[in-house]
Amino acid sequence: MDAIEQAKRLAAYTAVDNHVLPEHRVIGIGSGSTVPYVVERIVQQGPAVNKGRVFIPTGFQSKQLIVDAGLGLGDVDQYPTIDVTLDGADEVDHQLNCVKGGGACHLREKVLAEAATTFILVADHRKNVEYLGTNFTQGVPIEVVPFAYAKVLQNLHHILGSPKATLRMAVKKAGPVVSDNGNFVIDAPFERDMMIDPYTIMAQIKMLTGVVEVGLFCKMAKAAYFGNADGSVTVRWKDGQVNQILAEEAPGN
Ligand SMILES: O=C[C@H](O)[C@H](O)[C@H](O)COP(=O)(O)O
Repeated sequence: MDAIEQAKRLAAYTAVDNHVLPEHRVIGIGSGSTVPYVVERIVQQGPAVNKGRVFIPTGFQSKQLIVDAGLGLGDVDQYPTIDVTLDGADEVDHQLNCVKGGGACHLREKVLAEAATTFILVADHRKNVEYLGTNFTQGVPIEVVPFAYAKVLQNLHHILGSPKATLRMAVKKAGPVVSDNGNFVIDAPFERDMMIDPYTIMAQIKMLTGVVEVGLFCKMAKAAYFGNADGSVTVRWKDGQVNQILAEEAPGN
């Protein structure tokens, strides 16, 4: 396993050990390449504790993960209150604002984050940044209804100050990426001075007609776990506290 995969696994295992408690019955499972390690660790909690638990996916990928792991599947319309949701992030700032939607899953992810009593982020050290847009430069993911995309793009270019905003194109399909909800995704990069205050830009984008959801999650998480290259884990908390878990104390090392 390469170093980045190890860092993702470390973050996921540590977060599960600290936040997925035996009494939790309804658990939200996010999307991306870090979340499989979340599911792996939950499965390691054993069949007795997982019996009767319901797992809520944020999209096609996490639904497959839940089903393949033999865990109980539910949906957020049956369970609008979730004990804990764990999810990846494209980038997280020091105030626990984050960019999500690199995999076009941010609409369902935000619903599950809001539904959760506790929302936890898991990522490798590259995502731990002072300001959003530092390493993840492709821009803020914005899910839009297909027929409105050109108008939303125009507004982003000329009104909201993102002249390089583009429609996300598929790689192994002709045409645009289509989300699990049948919508398109725009990636809108903003200058540093705007990303310093992500809530304001999120609110402005959300006001554009045709926008379904914005991949900026502002202060929603209780904690963010970052796996480091040296085997340690950095934990950032909502109240600004930062803990270091040493490599010898971290699970899976
Ligand atoms: O739409 C995708 C999600 O927001 C992912 O959680 C995010 O892109 C992070 O994914 P990864 O863990 O693969 O970096």
